[in-house]
Amino acid sequence: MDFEFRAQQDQVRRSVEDLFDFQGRMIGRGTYGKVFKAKRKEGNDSTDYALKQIDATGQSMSNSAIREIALLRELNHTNLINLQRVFLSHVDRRVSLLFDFAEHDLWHIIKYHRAAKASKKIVNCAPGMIKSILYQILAGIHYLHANWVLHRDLKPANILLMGDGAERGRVKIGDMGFARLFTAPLVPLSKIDPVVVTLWYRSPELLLGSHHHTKAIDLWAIGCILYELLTLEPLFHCKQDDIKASSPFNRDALEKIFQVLGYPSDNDWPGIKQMPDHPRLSKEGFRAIHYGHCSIEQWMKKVFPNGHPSFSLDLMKRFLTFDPNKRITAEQALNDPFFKQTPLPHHDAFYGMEIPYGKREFIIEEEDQQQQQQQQQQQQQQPAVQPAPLIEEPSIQVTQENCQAPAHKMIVLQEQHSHIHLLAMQENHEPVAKRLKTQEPPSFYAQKPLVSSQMLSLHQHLRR
Ligand SMILES: Nc1ncnc2c1ncn2[C@@H]1O[C@H](COP(=O)(O)OP(=O)(O)OP(=O)(O)O)[C@@H](O)[C@H]1O
Repeated sequence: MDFEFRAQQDQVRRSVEDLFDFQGRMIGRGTYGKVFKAKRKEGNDSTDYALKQIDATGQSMSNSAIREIALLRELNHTNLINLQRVFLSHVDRRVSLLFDFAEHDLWHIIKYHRAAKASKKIVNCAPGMIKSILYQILAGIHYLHANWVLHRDLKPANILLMGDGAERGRVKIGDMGFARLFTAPLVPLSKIDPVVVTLWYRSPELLLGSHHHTKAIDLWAIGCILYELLTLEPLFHCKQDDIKASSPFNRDALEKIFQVLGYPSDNDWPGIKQMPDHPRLSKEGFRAIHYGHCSIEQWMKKVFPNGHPSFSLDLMKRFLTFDPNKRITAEQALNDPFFKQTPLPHHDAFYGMEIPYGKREFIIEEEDQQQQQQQQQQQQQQPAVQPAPLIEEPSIQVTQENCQAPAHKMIVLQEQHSHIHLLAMQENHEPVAKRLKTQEPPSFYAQKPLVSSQMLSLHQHLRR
């Protein structure tokens, strides 16, 4: 197709801007583009859509974007977010993907419950909610895997949940940007794209540089997500600063995994020695003996001394199995007895109960940029301390004694996709602080400068 013909076609076709109202309604930003809440400009359709705009300036569109489009158009399952339409603009080399809109996602839901827990607020949820979410994630992933597709970027922000409406409480797996067909032979993904799976959800074989990426990496991530839903804390919380490093080996992430699961024996994972970065384990000082007392049983006993109704230790162990060949498959997990016990999983994960979570908020772009810069600066300033797992994080009072910030100022808000480090502010001249998750003592944050644009976000957050 020559360029002129393309340009003519573009003029005939109506652009996404002609058809949809979405300017100033940004609700999220990912690696490949921005996501907007969109509405049709004409006709009676009052449905909300999510419009993902991928900036494809440059010589050619990114491979990831092409993969996302090609795959999403083929896939069709009730637990995968539905791609309604694709707009290509050859004029500004922009690709716009129109998806069904999902009001909630697990990142926001976890954030909500973490804040509620910190302020000792009681939130009533259906007893089967986590089980239903897990079941539906597995159903979506089973469909993907049955069609020889890996997701590769499962994390709470990518697990969407439908709000009130026809599909209320339905899980929709989103962000297929990384997904690819995995027919053999595989090009080692670590060679073509260093950012494979967000660090906290990254499986040990990926961290050890495996060249054979299998469906098992998604099942590991699902185990991590399940734990986070149950405890509101990421299981393998570690620093994310070298996420774009060229080597997939990450000492912190592996350390965290061994601290929770123990060090894998040759019997646990016979193939570990074949992992490309296996020699680095001993070079970096990892020794099995250091983790002799660690196991998932011990870990979970500490977390839930009295058990948990939405938790099956056996299933968790099978998601978090070191050896990818022995790890449970999505199909096996769906058939686990856990899902046959009451409460039974339901397609409405809210079981008809009122949805306590707020609606998506629009992001003010300029402010967002400032926040990102601030986050980067703060990340660089953070000392390399491995934080202890904060399972039962108490709400703390920051007073003049333990806080060096002026009393009338909020101390800091650092908010990322996966963290809320500290919220502390002064309301009505009373020192009020909410410690949702911190890596450092309050005094550390108290020394950070105040950024006015963050105030707005904090107020918005606290109002939710
Ligand atoms: N269909 C949708 N409906 C409503 N919100 C959505 C939808 N898809 C994505 N979002 C929101 O937009 C945010 C950005 O999504 P996107 O998929 O672009 O990136 P991400 O998954 O957060 O990050 P990355 O692409 O870097 O992994 C998501 O976190 C989610 O909150």
